[in-house]
Amino acid sequence: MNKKCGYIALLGRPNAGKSTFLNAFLGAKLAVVSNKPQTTRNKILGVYTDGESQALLLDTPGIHKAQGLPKMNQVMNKVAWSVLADADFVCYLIDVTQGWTEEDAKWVEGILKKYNKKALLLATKSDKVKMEEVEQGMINIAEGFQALSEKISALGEIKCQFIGETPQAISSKRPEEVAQMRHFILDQLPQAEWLYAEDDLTDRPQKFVCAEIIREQIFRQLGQELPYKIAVIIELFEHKKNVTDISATIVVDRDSHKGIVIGKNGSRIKSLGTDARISLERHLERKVFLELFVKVKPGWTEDSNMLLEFANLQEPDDVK
Ligand SMILES: Nc1nc2c(ncn2[C@@H]2O[C@H](COP(=O)(O)OP(=O)(O)OP(=O)(O)O)[C@@H](O)[C@H]2O)c(=O)[nH]1
Repeated sequence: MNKKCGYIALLGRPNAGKSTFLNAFLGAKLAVVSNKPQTTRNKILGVYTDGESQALLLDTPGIHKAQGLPKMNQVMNKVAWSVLADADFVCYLIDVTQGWTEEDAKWVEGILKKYNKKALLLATKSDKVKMEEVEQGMINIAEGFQALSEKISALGEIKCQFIGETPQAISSKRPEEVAQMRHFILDQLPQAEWLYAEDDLTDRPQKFVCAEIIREQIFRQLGQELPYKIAVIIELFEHKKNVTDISATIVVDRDSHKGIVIGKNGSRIKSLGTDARISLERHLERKVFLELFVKVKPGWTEDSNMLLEFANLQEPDDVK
């Protein structure tokens, strides 16, 4: 048996570039990307099959300090850690323009101490700034990581093995760099039978991906705070001969938010609808007829049942 297959957890602080890396790795748009942190709310599996290898990439919500934030944020953190426990290989991503932070030290310490697996430290967005700044960021990350590893090693507590250069620079906007990294990661996978069919892209149903595409537009078009209190539910998804009919409800937390989403004379929801439709048509490769509605569900980000119903978010039973 020469087949290889393994789960790869993509972890890092919010906005580190995890979803962009996932999409670039797959060569397909699966995960939502925006310039606001905590866009990804749930774990998403992306399947990449090439030759004898199948990589199962798990994008996770950015791990963040959730104290004082809604219950949803605590659940998002738990989901990220639960993915790690099940992975064969870990990629920890750090935005090279931000460098090593205290939060990275905290999360990487958790990985080093708890998980007996191989890992890679990736310094992302290396195309975004001048070469000298990238080099500075790389040195800063390398030093932060080195100091942390030495501390934990002295205590005899290191379980996880970071391999290759630490960190490795990557730009998800440069296909040749992504291809190189993909090759490197595929090489690390254990020998195992494939778990998905050769042409599978994800374990998530089409409806989930479409809801995420609509949510992405909300993140892009609405102010700083509002998108975090919004969910999208697909009520109708029907492929007809020449068009796909989609009807979706945007769930908001309070009446005033409903007004903002609708906008003056319906201008905001119209613009959301137009951009979401274009994005959906690109994804589905066919014409889409999209209808959007808005519904108020006070306190939904604090309520376990509504988190499951509206955001598909379920607290993992036991996070090690
Ligand atoms: N120039 C450049 N921008 C990038 C790169 N990777 C990500 N970005 C941008 O960084 C922002 C955040 O990227 P995401 O992929 O959404 O980050 P994330 O880690 O998934 O974020 P969360 O959902 O908060 O966990 C977006 O505006 C991306 O376009 C990169 O390699 N180069």
